[in-house]
Amino acid sequence: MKYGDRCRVIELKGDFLRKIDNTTSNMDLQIEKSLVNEGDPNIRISKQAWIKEASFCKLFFDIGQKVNELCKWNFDIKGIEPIQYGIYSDGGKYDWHVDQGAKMFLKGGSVRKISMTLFINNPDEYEGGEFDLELFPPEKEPRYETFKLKKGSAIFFQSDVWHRVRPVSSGVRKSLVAWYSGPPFR
Ligand SMILES: O=C(O)CCC(=O)C(=O)O
Ligand SMILES: [Fe+2]
Repeated sequence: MKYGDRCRVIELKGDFLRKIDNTTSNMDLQIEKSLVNEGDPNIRISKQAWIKEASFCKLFFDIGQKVNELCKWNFDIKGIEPIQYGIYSDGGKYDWHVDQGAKMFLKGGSVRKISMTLFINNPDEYEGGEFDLELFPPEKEPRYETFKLKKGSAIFFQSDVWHRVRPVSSGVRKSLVAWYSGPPFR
């Protein structure tokens, strides 16, 4: 049984946002092509880098825990994966998927419970690239809500909710993604 909303938008401010700007602009990021979904290479067209710095991940961990309480999800969250820095240029996209799945146990048997995507550049820097989250029942058309948020806004959602990034048709869309995990549901 789950309680409350399945997603929550939070605006990040001040020092946190500055730290994000510094980290993403100064770090020597190893941009790599997406390795996930090798079975269907077309599901995702983007480049990724991973931010592993403990203090950086801790900032995201703490805010995720706050959202977990605020939304009354009360998931048992024990860890956070390295933060994914995603870059979607012209034609970049990520089709419908969920971040949690039967084959997606992490080291130690944990599962993803909360996902977060943070918009780290402004919507006027790219066309397309909307983030859709399937929040509504089958009779609703469309079943999803569309988000194209300003820089510094993050959307937190339960990791079993379907979502996608629509194709970018010009410019570059940049995001940070975090996954919060804990012991399997019982
Ligand atoms: O880049 C985004 O906003 C979302 C990416 C995503 O859904 C994922 O990496 O699982
Ligand atoms: Fe995802």
